[in-house]
Amino acid sequence: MSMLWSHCISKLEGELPPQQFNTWIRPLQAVEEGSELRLLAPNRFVLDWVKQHFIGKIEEVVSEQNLASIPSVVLEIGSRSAEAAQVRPANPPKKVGPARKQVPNNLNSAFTFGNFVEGKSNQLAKAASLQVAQSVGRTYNPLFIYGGVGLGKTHLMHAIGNEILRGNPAANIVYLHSERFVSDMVKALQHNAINAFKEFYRTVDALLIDDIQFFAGKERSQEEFFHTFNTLLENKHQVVLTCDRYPKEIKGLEERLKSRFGWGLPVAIEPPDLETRVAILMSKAQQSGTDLSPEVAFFIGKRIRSNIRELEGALRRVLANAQFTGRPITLEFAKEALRDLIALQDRMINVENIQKTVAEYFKIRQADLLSNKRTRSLTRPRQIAMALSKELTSHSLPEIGQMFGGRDHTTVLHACRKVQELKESDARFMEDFSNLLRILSN
Ligand SMILES: Nc1ncnc2c1ncn2[C@@H]1O[C@H](COP(=O)(O)OP(=O)(O)OP(=O)(O)O)[C@@H](O)[C@H]1O
Repeated sequence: MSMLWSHCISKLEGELPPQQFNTWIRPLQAVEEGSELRLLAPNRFVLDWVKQHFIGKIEEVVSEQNLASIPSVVLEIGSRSAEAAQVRPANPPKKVGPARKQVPNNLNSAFTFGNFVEGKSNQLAKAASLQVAQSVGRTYNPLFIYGGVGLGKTHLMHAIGNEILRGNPAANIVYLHSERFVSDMVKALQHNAINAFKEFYRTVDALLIDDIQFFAGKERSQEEFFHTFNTLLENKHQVVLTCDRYPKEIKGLEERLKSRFGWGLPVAIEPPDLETRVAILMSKAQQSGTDLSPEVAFFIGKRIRSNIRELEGALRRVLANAQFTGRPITLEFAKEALRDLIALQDRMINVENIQKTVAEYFKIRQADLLSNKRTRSLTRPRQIAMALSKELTSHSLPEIGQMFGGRDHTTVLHACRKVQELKESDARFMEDFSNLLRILSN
């Protein structure tokens, strides 16, 4: 790596949130040429994003490097290996072997890009998945999709497989849950068939493994998977992985695997915002032949926030009740159909456990959230706790104020506005807020 760029990289890593750094900065390759620092982005998507969001920051870091003359930063699509290939002899032709047998795939054809509703929370994951499907093994490898339960990771994974097959019906795609990989491997060991097991996985065009957090603590499986994974990557076969957390946060997983998972593109799926939840509800209702009024969709979307699987469950319940009773789906009808589900949710999320969770997250005392102390380390968490109480419970502003040490409703309103503003302007703040939302909603 260029010395200049390696200095810039360590500076940027310290200044940007890890997800942004890993997604946008890490994939860039640098070529230093005379008075230019050329940064090669793997594709147009990354190129445009970096141009829009990070070029100013990159130039700033370059200019801080105390160089005699500051090089200009040029961004373009490319890769160093592609550049080198222009001067080196071409890759040796692939060995011609016996015709490959196509493996029957176990993809769910109902999960496609066409019925995956896009919103801010999953935009990046969807765009990256689509790119992987359209240029198999050549863009992000591995693609690592992570996020909380029921947010669409499996859906996207199958959508990738289905899309690859649409372009190349002969492709060998294998989708499986990580637990299945482990149990197949154990069976192979018991039956002295480990070589066949290895051979099978190492010849597929795309290997899609769901929920890889289940590899944690299973050393032999990790070892086997590590070799399979390397072979696939070396041969430019696609690997797609999903997980409920960021690679580095998986306890009980070997370091070398964690670091390799980060080589390609780790993309997060966040819990969807209200508009996306409503769009998903409308789309799912339409798929089952029902027109849902926006009023009802907003009601369900506001009340069911935990994840999309729960959202689907609530919708199914409303649709089934309507079919059963023959009544039209009005707001009143939806409220009645979901009454116990909503009561259960209200019992689980209340102002007190929001205060407790926020206090634990920021390592402060719960009593301090209710106190009059106004140090910065307390006011921010207090504002977040108030805003979360407004978003996640049905309490009014005055009621929330009361539960935060008898404050006025205007204080709560100010907190909600401040939090909204910081969510839009401060990436670290947004990360804290999303983490808390995820903890509280699961
Ligand atoms: N953006 C979306 N548009 C339409 N449907 C979605 C979307 N996101 C998720 N879903 C639906 O929500 C349900 C749960 O999604 P999925 O099984 O992919 O979640 P997951 O993230 O893999 O969860 P888990 O971690 O529990 O495996 C699926 O029926 C899926 O079709």
